[in-house]
Amino acid sequence: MIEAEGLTKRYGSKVAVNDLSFTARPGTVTGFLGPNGAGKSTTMRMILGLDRPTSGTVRVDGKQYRELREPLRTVGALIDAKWVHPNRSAHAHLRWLARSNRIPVSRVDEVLDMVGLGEVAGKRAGGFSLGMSQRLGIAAALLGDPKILLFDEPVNGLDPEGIHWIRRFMRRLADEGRTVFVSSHLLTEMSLTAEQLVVVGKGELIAQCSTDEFVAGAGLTSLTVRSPQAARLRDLLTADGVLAKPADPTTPDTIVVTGAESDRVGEIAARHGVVLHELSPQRGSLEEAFMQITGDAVEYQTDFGDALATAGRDAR
Ligand SMILES: Nc1ncnc2c1ncn2[C@@H]1O[C@H](COP(=O)(O)OP(=O)(O)OP(=O)(O)O)[C@@H](O)[C@H]1O
Repeated sequence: MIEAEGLTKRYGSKVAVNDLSFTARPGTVTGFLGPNGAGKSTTMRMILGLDRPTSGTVRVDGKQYRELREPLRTVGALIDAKWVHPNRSAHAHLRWLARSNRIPVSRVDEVLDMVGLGEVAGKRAGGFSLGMSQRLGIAAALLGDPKILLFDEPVNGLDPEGIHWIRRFMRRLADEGRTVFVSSHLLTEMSLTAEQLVVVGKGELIAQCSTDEFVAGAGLTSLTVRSPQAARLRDLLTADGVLAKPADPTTPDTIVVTGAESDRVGEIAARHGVVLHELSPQRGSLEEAFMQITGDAVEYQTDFGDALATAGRDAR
């Protein structure tokens, strides 16, 4: 478990993190989401004791990092995948880390196999691709078999296969009961990876909730609805308080619905005997809407709270 309480970091007059409180729980992948400069790396550094909070606290497994006697056995982190001596082999790099942290060297082969680097264990790490370097970084994070894992933007720059591998691996670590805390500036990526979100903008907490709640509550999804009775459906939806607009004058049978779940739209259509040819969620505008919310964190905070409350009411 990671627990932050009133975490604040100032660099001179610059407030990088402001009164941030959140929890990341075991058995869950928690996404730490915010645009560049929102304070994610600063927060991760404070969790890892690399930066001292100006005020507030953050605990891993009930303790502040500096109170941990063998930190690598409690928390592992992938912060910078290229942090490795280029002429060292993967095995030698991990052996050195294991020895300096009183971890049995036998663990090195185990973690290399876990991340699929067993066959290249003797090769120079300097010649590794970014994807392989990420795997080596993850192997290092796993050396102490920690209950808590931190990943800072782990999929940045990876090819689709590498991204897929990291997603599945984080899921597996959470399924083993570990706390997995992963940062990203992309909501689309997080919506595929994390069940829970801690969303920050300008150093402040915007939301802590499930990914589904965040997407629905912020009204970020839109639906494409195609029907031979599109105009009638539009009137019915509007009468029910659902925002529905024509998609394009050239496609009169298609409307775009925002801020409502497909279940609700489908049920309204069924209730009035309206035939549907398509009812599909569109996520194209997700990033844009997310940037708007986080970019103007303070201004949008109340609106977002209201939107979430409305979504909660609708769900009941
Ligand atoms: N050592 C420092 N001195 C001064 N300002 C800093 C320092 N470290 C970070 N900041 C500032 O604090 C803010 C938060 O930075 P941080 O790197 O934590 O954000 P981030 O969400 O991780 O973004 P990114 O993904 O771009 O790293 C930024 O405005 C940054 O310029």
